[in-house]
Amino acid sequence: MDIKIFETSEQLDNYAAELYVNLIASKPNAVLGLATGSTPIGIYDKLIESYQNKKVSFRDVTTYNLDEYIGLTPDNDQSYAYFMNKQLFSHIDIPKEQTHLPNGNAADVEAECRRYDALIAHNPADIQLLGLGNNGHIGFNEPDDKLTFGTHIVELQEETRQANARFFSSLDDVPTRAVTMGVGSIMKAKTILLVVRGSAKSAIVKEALTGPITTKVPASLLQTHQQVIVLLDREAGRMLG
Ligand SMILES: N[C@@H]1[C@@H](O)[C@H](O)[C@@H](COP(=O)(O)O)O[C@@H]1O
Repeated sequence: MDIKIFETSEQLDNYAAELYVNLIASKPNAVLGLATGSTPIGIYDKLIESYQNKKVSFRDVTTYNLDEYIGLTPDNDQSYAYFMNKQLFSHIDIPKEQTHLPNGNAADVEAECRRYDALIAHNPADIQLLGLGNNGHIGFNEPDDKLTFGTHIVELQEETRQANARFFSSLDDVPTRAVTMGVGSIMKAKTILLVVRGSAKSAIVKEALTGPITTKVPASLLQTHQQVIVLLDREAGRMLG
């Protein structure tokens, strides 16, 4: 694992954006695995800036997002589809049909999971961006006795719903289920870019990166991947040696 700790969040964002700009310069049709949550927003802002400054074009890029809530339509402002359009896609030149998210509003969500898996099996990500849940989840792969390989339906843990309630008008509005890429699909990416900010996550960062590999901390499985880059701000990295 290549762990980098930055003095400021902006330095982290610049570093991450440069990684993407360099990747796309060498491979214009790169496949990007993308994430939601507050963590990637600064990186997306820098990518938009790079696009506006003509340093990068996303014309031939394909993207696959990690997850989506079940039961929200894409035009619901709490859906991850809406989030991605607002925070990134609508500001860059990526054709809409090259952006993918699981459809959490499909009539048959199980079939949707299989459809999404088939898509990502043929298009493994060159780089998969990941945030980290407070409980160590990646995507929506929650801590459990066992983890699932492919795209599947998850019951969100109360802790996760509470953590994400800040984006909704009330806790009751937070969906109880989601569709997420499985840990196996995530691990197929050539490079994984784990980004974590803030002191509230410093203990789980330490556990995930240096503790035992366990399904109780899904992010700990990243220790078995051969190409992981971890970007932390000073607060998130404060408990590391
Ligand atoms: N499904 C998402 C994850 O992909 C994300 O990494 C996590 C952390 O979010 P934040 O970056 O807002 O702390 O939240 C959600 O649960």
